[in-house]
Amino acid sequence: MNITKVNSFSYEEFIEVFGNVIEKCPIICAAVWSQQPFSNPFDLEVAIQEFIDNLPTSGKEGILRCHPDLAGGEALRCQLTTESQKEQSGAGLTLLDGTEKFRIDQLNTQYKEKFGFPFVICARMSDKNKIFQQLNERLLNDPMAELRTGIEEVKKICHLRLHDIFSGSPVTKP
Ligand SMILES: NC(=O)N[C@H]1NC(=O)NC1=O
Repeated sequence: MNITKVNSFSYEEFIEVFGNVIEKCPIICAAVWSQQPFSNPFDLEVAIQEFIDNLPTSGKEGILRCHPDLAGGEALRCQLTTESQKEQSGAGLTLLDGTEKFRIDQLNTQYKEKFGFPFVICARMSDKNKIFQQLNERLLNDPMAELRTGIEEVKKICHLRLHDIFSGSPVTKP
């Protein structure tokens, strides 16, 4: 993919290609499409980030709520999006033993009970052990700090998904 082609996209094409750079939130790229033309991939990433930053707290919580639990029910039922499946399996979350699965379910449940949204981390920048450690640590955060951390992780996931789409043309500040 290259930016010239992206700038020629109809909104339908744009959503088709970028609709899941923020997990299950095609509304975000549907909104930023109108900011075409983008100078480069980084410009598109910044538009997405700014849209998210300008959302009220409820909107940011909504984005987090669109994310599947790590190693949760959707993974078990093979209902993850293609991107999420690749990310979770890359971090070793599809190969948990019985004890680890029990523990991650417990932590995910505690986390959701405390914050009202799921624990989100960029699995591709992590691994199984780090994810368990982060889940334990972040459970102690206060809700606003945790909302900020979760959203920063969403941006990291988005960055890597954009990088995949623009393979060969890295998403970096020009
Ligand atoms: N809950 C959560 O972090 N989900 C995700 N993380 C990631 O890298 N891909 C996801 O779907």
